[in-house]
Amino acid sequence: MSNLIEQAKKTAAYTAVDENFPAHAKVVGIGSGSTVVYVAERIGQLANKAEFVCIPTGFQSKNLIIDNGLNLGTIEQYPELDIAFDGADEVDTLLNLIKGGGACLFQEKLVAVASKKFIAVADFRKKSPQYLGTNWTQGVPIEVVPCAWVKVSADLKRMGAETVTLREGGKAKAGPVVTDNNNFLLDAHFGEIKNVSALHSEIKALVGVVETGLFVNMTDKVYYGNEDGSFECVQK
Ligand SMILES: O=C(CO)[C@H](O)[C@H](O)COP(=O)(O)O
Repeated sequence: MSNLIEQAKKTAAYTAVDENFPAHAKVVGIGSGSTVVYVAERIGQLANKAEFVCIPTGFQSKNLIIDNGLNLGTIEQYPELDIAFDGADEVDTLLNLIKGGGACLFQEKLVAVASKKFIAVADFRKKSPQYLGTNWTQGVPIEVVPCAWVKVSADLKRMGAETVTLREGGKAKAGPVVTDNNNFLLDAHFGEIKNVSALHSEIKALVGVVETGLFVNMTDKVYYGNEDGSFECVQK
């Protein structure tokens, strides 16, 4: 990974925290991925960090909270959050997202919908010229109950998916990736997605689907870190 990209992620994350962290926040969501590492780092530098609790979106995020000296809570204890920060795999011009590249989409969505404000942080490569599915071509991540993966794969192909792949662990694990919720992941590529809401609803209606990585109309702001060290904030 080039230094420019790492720097872009850090710029996006630090600026997002600096410009949005509520002065009297009590409950804060911390997402997953490599950009959110810098979000947790910045939040960990806040002088009042003992005064709020952080809710993770999975195993990695839980460790980020602990490692940065933040108070750890659960979504069961705190089902209403003041703000949540998370990464994205692709962002369209309406701020809809593809998420789940890191296999954490279900808990990420749970935390996002439970938050009063949801802020995405990303480097410049995540910005789609228009539609989702343009830059992120490995497919929409879809969490499925394990015994349903073959049936759901066939359903997705019937719906028009160009490719459907069961996500596997590669060299790190022979066999499927198992999510933090003990499910499998399918990556289904539909080409450019013109109606994100309709596609999400259609996939979600399939028996066996737990959640899709399409985050429709949930994002308040996106902070992009640019290659030249600047940042861009896009909001609705
Ligand atoms: O959805 C995610 C994990 O499931 C991540 O937020 C997404 O993959 C972005 O990660 P990164 O910041 O490493 O590009």
